[in-house]
Amino acid sequence: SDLYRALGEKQGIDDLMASFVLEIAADERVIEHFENVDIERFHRMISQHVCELVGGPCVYEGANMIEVHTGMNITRSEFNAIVENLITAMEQHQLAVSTQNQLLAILAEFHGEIVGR
Ligand code: HEM
Repeated sequence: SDLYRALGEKQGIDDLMASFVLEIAADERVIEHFENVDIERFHRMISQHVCELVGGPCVYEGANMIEVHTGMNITRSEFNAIVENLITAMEQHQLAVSTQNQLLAILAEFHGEIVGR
């Protein structure tokens, strides 16, 4: 897809998600949720998921979004903090604003599967 190409394909997405993970790890608003997380797996899974969601050739092999986030009691403001972390990462990678907005729109749809569970 055009969005997959605009993100730099598999390598671009892996690199973008690495920056995203670093932003999360430095964010005291959300870090408590990630204290016992296998960050290497999280990076691999989020990259694979994004690659599939944007129309790339990947197949997401991770857990269902509702199941994995249930019991975390993720708030709207924590969700928004994660979105901010992604925007920061996308800015670092100098992605066009239209590309950023397309990815944000796709991820925003997961709000209901993640917040308040
Ligand atoms: C658009 C929003 C989000 C997406 C697309 C997303 C996606 C994912 C994916 C793909 C995984 C990996 C699942 C696996 O390992 O099989 C995951 C795990 C996780 N997510 Fe999210 N997530 C989102 C928002 C959030 C938010 C807002 C938080 C907390 C503030 C959060 C906390 C976690 C944690 C802690 C894990 C690791 C669970 C574990 O390994 O035990 N996520 N998420």
